[in-house]
Amino acid sequence: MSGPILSVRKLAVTFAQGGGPDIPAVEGASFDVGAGETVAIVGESSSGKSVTAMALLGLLPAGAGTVVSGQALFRRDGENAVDLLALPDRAMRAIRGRDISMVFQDPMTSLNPVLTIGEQIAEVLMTHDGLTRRQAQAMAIEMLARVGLRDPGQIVAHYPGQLSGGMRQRVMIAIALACRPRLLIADEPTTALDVTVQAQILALLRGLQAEMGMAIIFITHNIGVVAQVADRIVVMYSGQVVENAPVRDALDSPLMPYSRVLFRTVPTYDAVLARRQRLPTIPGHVPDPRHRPQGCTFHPRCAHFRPGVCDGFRPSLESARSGHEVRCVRWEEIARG
Ligand SMILES: Nc1ncnc2c1ncn2[C@@H]1O[C@H](COP(=O)(O)OP(=O)(O)OP(=O)(O)O)[C@@H](O)[C@H]1O
Repeated sequence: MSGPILSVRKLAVTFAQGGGPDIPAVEGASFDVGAGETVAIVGESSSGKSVTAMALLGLLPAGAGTVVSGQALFRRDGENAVDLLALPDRAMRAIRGRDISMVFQDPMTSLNPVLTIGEQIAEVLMTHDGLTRRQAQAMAIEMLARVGLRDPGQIVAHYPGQLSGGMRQRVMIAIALACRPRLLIADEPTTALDVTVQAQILALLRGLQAEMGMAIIFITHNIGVVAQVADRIVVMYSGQVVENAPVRDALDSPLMPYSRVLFRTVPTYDAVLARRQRLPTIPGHVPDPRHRPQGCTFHPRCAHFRPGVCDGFRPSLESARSGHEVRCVRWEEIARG
C-alpha cells in the first residue's frame, strides 16, 4: 500500500452554545487512512466520531460547529494533497460526492422524497462527471444493478418511500459510489437494518471496495462489524483518539484501559467475527465536554487509575509498537500485568 490518502492531524472542533463557552467536541484527533484501507472509528456515544466525519466532509452545522484547528490532507490520484479543512465551500462541494462520498444510518433523511431514485443518482453523475441526462439515466440503472437491486430498470422510476430500508440503503450506496470515490465515509450504515440485511450490505460494500479500491472510514458501535470490515481501529473517547491499531492487534491485545473495557467481552478477533458483537455498556459516563476531568479524561472510570499520575496532565498519543498508538501513561505497566 502506498502512503495514506487521508492524514488527519490535530483536528479540533467546537460547538457554540448560546452565551456560554464553546463546547470542545473533538480535541486534537489524528489518524491516517491508507489507499484502499478500511478504518473503523469506534467509541461510546458523544466521543466525537460523527463530528470528526462531518468536519472532514465540510458538513458541520453552519453557525454552530467550527473547525478551530487541524489539517486533513487528502490525496487525489496524481494530484497534490488538499487540506479538506481549509477548502472553500465550492471546492469542498466539488470533492464531496465525487472523490469522497458518504453513507449514513438513515437513508430517508439523505434521499429526497420527491425525486425518483433514477433522478437522484443521475443528478450526482451529471454534476460531478458531466454526463448527459440520457447517459446518467443509463448509468443509474447500471449502478442499481451493481448494488444488487433486482429490476433496476423499474426501480429508477420509484420514489424512496416505495422502497424497504435495505433497498434504500443500497440506493444510498449506489449514489455514494456512482462517481467511484477514493474515500467513502460510512456512519452507522447498517444499524437500522435487520441482521440479515446488515450482512448483505456489508458484503456488498466489501465487494465494491475490492473492485473499486476505495478507502472506507466506517463509524460503528458494532465490534462484530468492525472485525468483519476493518483493517484498522481508531478508538475515540471524549473527543480524543485514545488508541489506533490494526484490527487484530486492537481486539486481541488492546493497550488503553478504555479499549480494554470496551473490548472486554471480546475474547479474540475470531470470536468477535463469529458473534457479531455490539459494544458493551461500561459503568459511568463519557464526561460532559464542558467539564472534562484533569489529566487523562478516562481516569474517573479507569480500573488502573493512579492518583497523581493519571490526573496530572493529559497524556499524548504515543507509539507503543509498530502501527499501534495509545494514549495512556501507564500502558506498559498495565500490559505487563
Ligand atoms: N449540533 C451540535 N450542537 C452542539 N453540540 C454537538 C452537536 N453535535 C454534536 N455535538 C457534541 O459533540 C460531541 C461529539 O458528538 P458526536 O455526535 O460526534 O458523537 P459520536 O461519537 O458520533 O456519538 P454517537 O455514537 O452517539 O453518534 C458531543 O459532546 C455532542 O454533544
